[in-house]
Amino acid sequence: MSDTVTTPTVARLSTRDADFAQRLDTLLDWDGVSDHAVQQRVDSILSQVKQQGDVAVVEATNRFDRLSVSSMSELQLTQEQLKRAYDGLPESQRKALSAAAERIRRYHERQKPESWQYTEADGTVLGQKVSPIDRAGIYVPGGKAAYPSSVLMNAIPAHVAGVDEIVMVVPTPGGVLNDMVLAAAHLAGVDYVFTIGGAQAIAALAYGTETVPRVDKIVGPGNIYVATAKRAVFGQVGIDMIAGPSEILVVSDGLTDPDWLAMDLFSQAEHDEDAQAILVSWDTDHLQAVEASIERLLPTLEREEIVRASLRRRGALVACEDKQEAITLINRIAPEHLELSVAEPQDWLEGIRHAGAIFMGRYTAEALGDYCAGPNHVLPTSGTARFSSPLGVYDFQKRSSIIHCSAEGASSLGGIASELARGESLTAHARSAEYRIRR
Ligand SMILES: NC(=O)c1ccc[n+]([C@@H]2O[C@H](COP(=O)([O-])OP(=O)(O)OC[C@H]3O[C@@H](n4cnc5c(N)ncnc54)[C@H](O)[C@@H]3O)[C@@H](O)[C@H]2O)c1
Ligand SMILES: N[C@H](CO)Cc1c[nH]c[nH+]1
Ligand SMILES: [Zn+2]
Repeated sequence: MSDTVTTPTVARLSTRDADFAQRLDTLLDWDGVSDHAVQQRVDSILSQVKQQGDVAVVEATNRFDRLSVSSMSELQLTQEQLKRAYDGLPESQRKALSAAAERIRRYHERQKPESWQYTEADGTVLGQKVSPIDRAGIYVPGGKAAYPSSVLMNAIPAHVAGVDEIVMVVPTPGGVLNDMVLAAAHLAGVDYVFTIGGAQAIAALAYGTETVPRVDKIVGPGNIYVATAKRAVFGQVGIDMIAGPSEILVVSDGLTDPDWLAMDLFSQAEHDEDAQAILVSWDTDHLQAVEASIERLLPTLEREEIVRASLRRRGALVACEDKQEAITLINRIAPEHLELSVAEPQDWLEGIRHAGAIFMGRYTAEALGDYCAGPNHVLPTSGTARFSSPLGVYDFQKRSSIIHCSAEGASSLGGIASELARGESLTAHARSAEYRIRR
């Protein structure tokens, strides 16, 4: 495994290769939101929606999603439609959605922070009050696949946080509605659903239109047009993160069934051609066995072409020296999903500083986390796990500081504030503080 020959499907790398660092950088590089042509297109869509509201949203939706509607009312779903979709699902799907929703809710309930206050010796009360945002916009991707699970992952934490109104947007290319997406919106208590996507949906949520209510924050993953638009409207509204294509990093100790690992890599590669799937191990025979599994199982996949393209572009089997070097690689990559397919995953945790979600042990397939384990599947991608976290209840809340001075507290703080204010030449500040000093 020490040569750097690229097989037809997936690159083989070794940390011993002279050009390893460079090849890894190339593999990790994804900076879609800096694409100039995409930025120009997105800017134009944003300004049209800002100026023309519903008319521009309808026009862009007809163009990009191959529809021919004449008004926004045709792009809004009613609560009755959502309920009908839920009632019409086969019982097995209703049960699966409900079971996933229950697990996701239970997990996110634990994230609810407490407001707090304490009293200083001078009687001054200080604290922090946590409040939900009023209205959240959730983007549910719908271009290449429909994602009922993303409805649950976005809407449930918003509900748990106490958000008043949830506005969901989801594109329906060709006008094809996905009943599970609608049913999930019913189950998760979404207030408004619009079948719009891309930059025009982000613009509608950020600026508001005659029909789409303007929101305070937009969350949820999407393609390059969605990510670029979210970045552009940030400041006007809050956003959760700029999400890139899905990615998985698996570390194996050589004892997991190679077929399991191949399928775990495929599970993210099948999201789209830019998705990333990397396997790291110090057991080179094992890497070869996984490579054989990849070649044998690929033709059995329904999304074979997407997986092949994604593995060719951003897939790799990486031979490393040992556990320590694997941990160094993990922290360098800061993956969205990390699977620790090893005997004692708990022993690894202390060394891992950067990963969106950590899947522990051979049985914990990442796919379980995508749907129903409980934690959120909207996660930081493209190395941003270095500084950001999974979508959570905290994304739908903000904090206010509480300061309640006693007479004694105001008197002693007044002296300090006045001194500092005069140092800044802000005399009104100083005098305001001094009025409250007891003589
Ligand atoms: N991180 C997560 O939790 C998560 C979950 C599910 C999906 N994903 C990712 O989300 C992404 C979904 O992408 P998608 O494309 O399937 O759906 P999408 O909903 O993000 O994008 C579809 C929309 O893109 C717009 N669009 C497409 N081509 C355009 C063009 N040429 N010009 C202007 N606008 C255009 C259209 O308006 C269309 O409605 C994938 O990368 C997938 O990996 C991430
Ligand atoms: N792996 C995706 C990003 O974390 C989420 C997802 C939804 N459905 C299947 N997978
Ligand atoms: Zn997935």
